[in-house]
Amino acid sequence: MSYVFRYVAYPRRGFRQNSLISLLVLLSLLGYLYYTASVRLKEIERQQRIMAMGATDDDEYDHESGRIVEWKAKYDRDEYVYQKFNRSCYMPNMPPYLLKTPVKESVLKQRGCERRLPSAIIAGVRKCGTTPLMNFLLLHPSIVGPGPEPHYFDAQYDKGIDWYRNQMPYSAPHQITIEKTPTYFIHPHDVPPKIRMDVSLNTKIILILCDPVHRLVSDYLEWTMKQPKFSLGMRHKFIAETFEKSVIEGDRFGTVNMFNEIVDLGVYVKHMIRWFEYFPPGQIMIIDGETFKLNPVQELQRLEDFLGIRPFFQTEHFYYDSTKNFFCMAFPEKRCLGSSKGRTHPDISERILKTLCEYYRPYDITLSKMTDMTFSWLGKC
Ligand SMILES: Nc1ncnc2c1ncn2[C@@H]1O[C@H](COP(=O)(O)OS(=O)(=O)O)[C@@H](OP(=O)(O)O)[C@H]1O
Repeated sequence: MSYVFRYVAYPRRGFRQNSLISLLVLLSLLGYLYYTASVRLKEIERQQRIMAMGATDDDEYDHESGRIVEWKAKYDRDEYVYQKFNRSCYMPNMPPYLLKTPVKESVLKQRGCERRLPSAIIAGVRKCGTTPLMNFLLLHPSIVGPGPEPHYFDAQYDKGIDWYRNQMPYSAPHQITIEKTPTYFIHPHDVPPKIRMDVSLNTKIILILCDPVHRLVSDYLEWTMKQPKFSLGMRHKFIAETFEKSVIEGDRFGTVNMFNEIVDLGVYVKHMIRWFEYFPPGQIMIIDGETFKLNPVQELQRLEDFLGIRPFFQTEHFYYDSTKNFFCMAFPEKRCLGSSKGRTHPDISERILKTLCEYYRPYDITLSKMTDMTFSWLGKC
């Protein structure tokens, strides 16, 4: 130190003294550089070792035993809140722990929080369980998503990509963003190319399909509630005062009204062909909505694998609610979806159900062959 002081105070001292100090400064600089580089290198090696073991996050690896350990956040609520919030971009609100208030600006920066475009999109299908699927996925500490459906690619496209990005919540670098807009599914001509062009060629597409007859009844019910005065066609929709009048052509007994958009939506294969033109099979995950209803955890675990995120979901996170007749969340707090999900369906005559089932069956058989999937509703008629 005194050398440095003298060097600064009496810069014109002898040549030998100056060179000695310069050498010392240079050596300490080199030492510092060597130290930081070796620390960084060791960190990279450690991360690579952890990743090579199949772990997706640092604390999944126990350095003493050299093994992958169970994620404490799976069963410990405090650890869960720590992972979901303290390591991310939002304040831990009171239950149900929604992403409401971002942390302050300086912390956002420090944690690398940004509004990022989605890496996966739930693109359909309406009334097949897209809301429970999204809500259940959002439990995962590594997933964030917007509250309302953005409808960017089918309705808000003029607003531009920055508007779309601003609909997304903040995410930390270890998190992924998922959005859901079920109506994307029936715009297979323009939505898939727009996603590829504007978001990424690697965007993952999640589709939940269900029994098309059951879906149709659910859709009809939803529209009757939205349009109490039954009117002819909202776009190409036809919602008459009864389900039968809406889906079966009046003068030709037994003929399904295939031009009604709510009927056409259930011809999944027609729309799927287009999606497969733009996304390779490995980038599209299809979930059987009926299986999801009965065993959500199994499907959520398949999704973790597909999305490449750390395994989190387990049976204990859900319980079957016998009043609602559906699975609800049990972790970190008990929570079911609102009353608009899981409504009681009207009684429909067996004859109409059979007509519809037979109408959809050949399409579903083709879809089954195309996707190599056996859909749970296929053997129904
Ligand atoms: N766990 C759980 N809780 C509640 N509801 C569940 C669940 N799992 C699947 N479902 C089925 O999801 C149907 C609603 O589908 P969507 O969320 O895709 O509807 S929407 O398109 O967003 O309006 C909803 O349709 P309805 O029964 O007609 O209300 C349910 O059949």
